[in-house]
Amino acid sequence: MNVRAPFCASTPLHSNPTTRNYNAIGADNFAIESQRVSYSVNNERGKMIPIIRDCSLKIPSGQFWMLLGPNGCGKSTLLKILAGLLSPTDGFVHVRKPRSYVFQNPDHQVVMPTVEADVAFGLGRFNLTSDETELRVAKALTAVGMYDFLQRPVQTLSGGQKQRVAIAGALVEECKVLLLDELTTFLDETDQIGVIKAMKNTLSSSEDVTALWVTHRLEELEYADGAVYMEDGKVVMHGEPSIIMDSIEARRASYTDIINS
Ligand SMILES: Nc1ncnc2c1ncn2[C@@H]1O[C@H](COP(=O)(O)OP(=O)(O)OP(=O)(O)O)[C@@H](O)[C@H]1O
Repeated sequence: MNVRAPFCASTPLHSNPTTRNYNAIGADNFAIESQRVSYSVNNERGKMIPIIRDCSLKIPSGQFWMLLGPNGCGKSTLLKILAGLLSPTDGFVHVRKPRSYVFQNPDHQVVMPTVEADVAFGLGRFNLTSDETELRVAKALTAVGMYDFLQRPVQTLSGGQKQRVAIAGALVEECKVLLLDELTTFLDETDQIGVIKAMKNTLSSSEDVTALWVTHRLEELEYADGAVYMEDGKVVMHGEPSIIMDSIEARRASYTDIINS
């Protein structure tokens, strides 16, 4: 599947066993919703191994949310289910369309020789005039603060700049939902903050774009409107970033106490 293309898979939306009360928000205003989603794989002996267990979450439209949890807890797998790249074994998923999945490593996504050509790449199938294409590319690059790099060869960009070009590649197709898999893992602090700020700017300047951002970095939570915390394939917390941050820090402190005792 071409992950630069907006996905069109759709599954039905059912009512809501989530961990937080969003009654004030109308059902139409959730851009991302999963209801009791599970995902299992068969191992080489044919035994079923659960990877995602009974995960429910709701993310309001226009917000920037983060998905956190220890290594191997299932973040990327859940993100791929939300992107339509994997089908859940059980449960329901509703994600507003078009949606786009942006890879951790921008070298897997940035494919054309120049920034302009790369961002325009996904527009080929839309039958746009060259003026329309130019306008859309300019708008997407401006949103991520990369318009001045229009003519730059992609291989001369830093990791953070490539990530921003990859985000522009999703925005240019007017995606409503961006699913972003650990974009800052390979970046230094300056590029990390640059990519997060580009994301925040994108959401504030675009109508109705919602982003779910997988990260390991607790300090990135301060930029989020909401957060989901997973452990062992399950969503264990879902809601206010400050509450989730306090809870993760408390868990870390208790692990440290156990190690030191
Ligand atoms: N196709 C598969 N077959 C077997 N095991 C799998 C498969 N896909 C994922 N897993 C396992 O499921 C678990 C969750 O993987 P996933 O990549 O979703 O975790 P993660 O939270 O994103 O991890 P990380 O933070 O290290 O990137 C891991 O133990 C992984 O090895």
